Amino acid sequence: MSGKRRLRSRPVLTGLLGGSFNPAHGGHRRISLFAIDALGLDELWWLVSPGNPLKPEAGMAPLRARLLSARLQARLAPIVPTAIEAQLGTRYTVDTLRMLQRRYPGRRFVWLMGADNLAEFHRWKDWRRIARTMPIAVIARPGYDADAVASPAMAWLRRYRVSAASFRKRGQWSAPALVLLRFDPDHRSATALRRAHAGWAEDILGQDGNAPVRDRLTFRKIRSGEDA
Ligand SMILES: Nc1ncnc2c1ncn2[C@@H]1O[C@H](COP(=O)(O)OP(=O)(O)OP(=O)(O)O)[C@@H](O)[C@H]1O
Ligand SMILES: O=C(O)c1ccc[n+]([C@@H]2O[C@H](COP(=O)([O-])O)[C@@H](O)[C@H]2O)c1
Repeated sequence: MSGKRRLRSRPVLTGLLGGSFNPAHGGHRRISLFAIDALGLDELWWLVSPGNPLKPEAGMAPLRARLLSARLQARLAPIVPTAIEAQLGTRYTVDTLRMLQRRYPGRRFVWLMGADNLAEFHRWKDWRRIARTMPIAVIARPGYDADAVASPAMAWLRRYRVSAASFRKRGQWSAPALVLLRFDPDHRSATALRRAHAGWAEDILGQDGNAPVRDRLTFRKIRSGEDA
């Protein structure tokens, strides 16, 4: 065993941010960096979903384009974009998390989501089981925080609330545990980005594959995430 390995006194603490990433944007990057710092995570995986069970397929770009956009947004950060649900053959978060825990017994996971998802969490398959599987951290999001606090899932989850500072100090928590992360709100969204650049997926696939690049400017804007 190397000296470096012997120094690690606790399991790798890994955050999981699931999402459509249709496309990934600067808001994803920013909330991820914030969560890594606030929770003391070693790294953060982005799980680019094959298809959110509650979202229509219409308007959803191919997984490859969404994964590419995630790779661009994650550059030079301790963020690992993955299409692991497509590999595992899972679509529901409860199934994904169970399989990840089985596959990576040396890690401790934390599920991350924006306040918009907490507001809808009671509609997810086996949401209480998800909460019993690993701690959950919710990131404030402009326009959704009030709905999240008043949501049916929050009525059950609030008794398990812990502060970010305690979570960070202890390094890990048994589930259920809920951390609410408040910070300078980020208004960016994939919806706004799609409205501004309807052809983003073709552009990004054109950069990656054989197809000609239709509009490099649009691609650069997506890359920077500065415009939405
Ligand atoms: N600006 C933001 N502030 C806080 N959380 C965010 C923000 N943008 C995305 N998230 C969270 O990141 C995860 C993945 O988000 P997603 O890929 O659906 O992006 P989105 O901007 O919410 O997309 P859309 O506008 O298409 O619904 C979700 O948990 C979502 O709540
Ligand atoms: O498991 C469910 O029932 C479920 C229902 C809705 C959303 N999710 C997950 O929530 C994550 C965020 O999705 P989205 O589309 O809001 O970015 C993503 O990983 C989805 O697979 C999961």
